[in-house]
Amino acid sequence: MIIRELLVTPIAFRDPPLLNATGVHEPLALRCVLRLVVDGGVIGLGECGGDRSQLDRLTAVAPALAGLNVLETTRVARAIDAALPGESAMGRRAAFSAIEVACLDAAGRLLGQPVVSLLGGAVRDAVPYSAYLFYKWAGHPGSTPDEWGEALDPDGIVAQARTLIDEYGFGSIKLKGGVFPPDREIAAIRALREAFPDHPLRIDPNGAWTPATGRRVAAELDGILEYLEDPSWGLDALAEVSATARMPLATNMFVNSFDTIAPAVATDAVQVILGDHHYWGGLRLSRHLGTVCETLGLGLSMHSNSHLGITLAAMTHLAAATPNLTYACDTHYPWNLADDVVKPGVLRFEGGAVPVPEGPGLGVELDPDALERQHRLYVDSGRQVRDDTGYARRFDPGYDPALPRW
Ligand SMILES: O=C([O-])[C@@H](O)[C@@H](O)[C@H](O)[C@@H](O)C(=O)[O-]
Ligand SMILES: [Mg+2]
Repeated sequence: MIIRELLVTPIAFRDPPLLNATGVHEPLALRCVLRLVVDGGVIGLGECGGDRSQLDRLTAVAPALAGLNVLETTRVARAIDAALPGESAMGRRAAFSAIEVACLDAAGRLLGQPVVSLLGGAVRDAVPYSAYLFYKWAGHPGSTPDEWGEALDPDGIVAQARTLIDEYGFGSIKLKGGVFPPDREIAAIRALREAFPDHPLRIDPNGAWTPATGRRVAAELDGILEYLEDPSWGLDALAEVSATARMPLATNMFVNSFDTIAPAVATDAVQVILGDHHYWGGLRLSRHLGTVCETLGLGLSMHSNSHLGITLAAMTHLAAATPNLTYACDTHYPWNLADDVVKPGVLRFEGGAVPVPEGPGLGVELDPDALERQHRLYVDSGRQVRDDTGYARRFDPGYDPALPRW
């Protein structure tokens, strides 16, 4: 159970031109893959964001992990805190979150148990995910159009939903909004409702609307959305929207740590929290978030960012172990799976849900050739940080990401 070494490999993988409130996804997304080498050669896997700051944190803490027990994650957290003096609480949590997943993967492999069992056991055999729709260009400028095609209007969004639902069987739909004036996005949601009468729908403009606009959109989409995610910027603004909205409000932006829950509850700003083990301190604390939400009468869903299979496996084990995670989870995986670094076969969608991997640990195996290929891509790209705004400005120099915009 004793950690010998942490290997951190930055990787890049292809990403389509997905639009959001602050710009456009660049042609390559970045992640870090962690390999935690434990006595006897067992390796625990982890995956997390690949920005330079996270890579630096992981590199800084790696030597402090040697000699610790993978099951004693509180001691691992303390070692990380000590190795990152001056780092923000959020930064320390981000480092711990990634390493904790690798610890639990290694522990599961050593014990012959799936990670879900280390989290208390599965309450579901498969975890439902939603079709995560994005406005998008036909392809990256200067490249041939990608296989997804353009989605800049309601017809394009409905076609994209159809593609994702036909391929993966998703039973609910999320639209990334905050890209176009709200009436255009309301029209897209209405078109989705007509095309998919039984699919729960959500929209997430990432705080792009003023509270007045948020109230108006909420009123117009009353009876159509299962929840409205981060319509406005900050908890006070969300509380203003929430005061008149009839559907639940959800957030991953403004409640993203345990100390931000109380202020949100005090003002009834949101009724659903989207957890994310990368930000909330790993899988065990994210499982605790479920208990806190249950206690406070809050709904619980799951946030995602561009990611590959190690993250999908971790999300699936966590969601399977969380009884009150009753909304379909977000995932970007269909956009990025072609460049995955895990061996194919284990992770699959059946009726929009990912069956919980059965093997020990996370249940996925690293493909060393794929890891090397994606690491090369990272090195050759020279990229170090995600910059959606900078990329948007290459094609529209006046692009202004200031929010709220409408
Ligand atoms: O991938 C994106 O563009 C999303 O906007 C992502 O960055 C968000 O963090 C996320 O999906 C969300 O729900 O806010
Ligand atoms: Mg969101």
